[in-house]
Amino acid sequence: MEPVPDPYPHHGRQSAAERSVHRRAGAGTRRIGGARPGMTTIAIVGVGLIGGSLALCFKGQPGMRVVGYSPRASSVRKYMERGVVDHATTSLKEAAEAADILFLCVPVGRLEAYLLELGQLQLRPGCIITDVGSTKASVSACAARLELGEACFIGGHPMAGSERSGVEAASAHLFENAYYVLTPQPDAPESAVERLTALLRLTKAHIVRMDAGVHDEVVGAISHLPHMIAAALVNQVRGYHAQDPIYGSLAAGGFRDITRIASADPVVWRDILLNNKQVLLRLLGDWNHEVASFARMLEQDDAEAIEASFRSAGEFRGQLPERRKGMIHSLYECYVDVPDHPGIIGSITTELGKHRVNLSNIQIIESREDVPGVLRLSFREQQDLDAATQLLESSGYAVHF
Ligand SMILES: NC(=O)c1ccc[n+]([C@@H]2O[C@H](COP(=O)([O-])OP(=O)(O)OC[C@H]3O[C@@H](n4cnc5c(N)ncnc54)[C@H](O)[C@@H]3O)[C@@H](O)[C@H]2O)c1
Ligand SMILES: O=C(O)C(=O)C[C@]1(C(=O)O)C=C[C@@H](O)C=C1
Repeated sequence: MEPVPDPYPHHGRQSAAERSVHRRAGAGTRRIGGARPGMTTIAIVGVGLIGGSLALCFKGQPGMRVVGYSPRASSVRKYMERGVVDHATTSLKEAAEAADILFLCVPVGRLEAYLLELGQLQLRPGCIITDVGSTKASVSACAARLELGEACFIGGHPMAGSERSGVEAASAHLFENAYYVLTPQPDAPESAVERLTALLRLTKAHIVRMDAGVHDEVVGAISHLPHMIAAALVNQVRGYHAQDPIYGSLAAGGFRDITRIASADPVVWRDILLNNKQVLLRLLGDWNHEVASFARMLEQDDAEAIEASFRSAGEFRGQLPERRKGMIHSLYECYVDVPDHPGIIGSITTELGKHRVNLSNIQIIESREDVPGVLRLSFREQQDLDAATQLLESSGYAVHF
């Protein structure tokens, strides 16, 4: 794999300025940030979207203390200001040596370097190192080669996320009802897997175990391939748009729905794709067949085959389990046709509010002058969606799902 530049070239080594911020923050060694004996210390390396969301699930739980690490003093300050962690430090040694459970939440291309560095530290006996990387085979193989003493590594991957990144996007609800995959090596102590599973229950995710290689195959198809397709599609349209901006103006619900994930963090996705290269090259070969088959159907004016293709896709998609959770994506959604006149959003939200229906998001997905529009309404609870549907239909609106 090609080496990629490290935007954090000095991690593990601190500048004088960073050390001084660290001292000002009042950190010591091991007993850090107000830790008391008997407390479980959770260290989070890389408090971004996923690390920050985990921190929010654990912070404030009885007997738990969450410590965030970043090599950047400005990030450490931000973690504290936002209140996502109990304590933050620019010293990996300090965070890691105090940890009972340590989460590596950095881009996949940085995981192995951190594992190697952790292998050099005096970790607590029984310390569990885990990660959240979107690929599992390489990090598991790296951990298997390491001598971690009385600590152990258990790979992990929450199947939840967002196109947003950074601690600003973190949410305690991110993992609710999502799958959270663990990929323990066969020699991982069962008691450690159980301890980690018990902790992860606080995320309200469904914890499942899987072989790391199988994980990379499956997640390659349902996550990594779609991200490549979304980015390629946006770039294709971007090329047309450069010739004629009408492309961007007309891009509506369909384009936005399929391309949301093209806005995902470039560094995170660069690392994921390069790390799962062999699997993805195979999947792209299969994708080329799918695309070629559409071209063939069009060339041959094969109406029946086109219809069949959409029918089978719709049937399979319809069978996919619905994920019920909160915050970043509310899955209880409906679409409402609305006339184009001022104040329509206000009157809908007022009506829902009057009946105590909790709306979590409202989005105009079609808005052209003098043309009826479509609103997408999102709710966190099925009962809110049901109540909203009833109210809106009784007020004469057409509601679709
Ligand atoms: N984004 C998703 O939807 C998603 C979902 C599941 C798992 N993941 C995995 O989670 C991990 C983190 O992704 P994210 O979406 O939270 O990204 P993010 O950019 O929101 O967070 C990454 C964090 O790591 C920090 N960081 C980057 N390089 C670092 C380094 N060398 N040393 C220390 N800190 C460093 C960043 O400052 C940031 O705080 C990745 O491995 C990704 O594959 C992402
Ligand atoms: O919902 C999204 O935005 C995501 O991209 C989440 C998603 C996915 O592809 O489903 C992205 C990366 C992961 O490692 C796990 C989940």
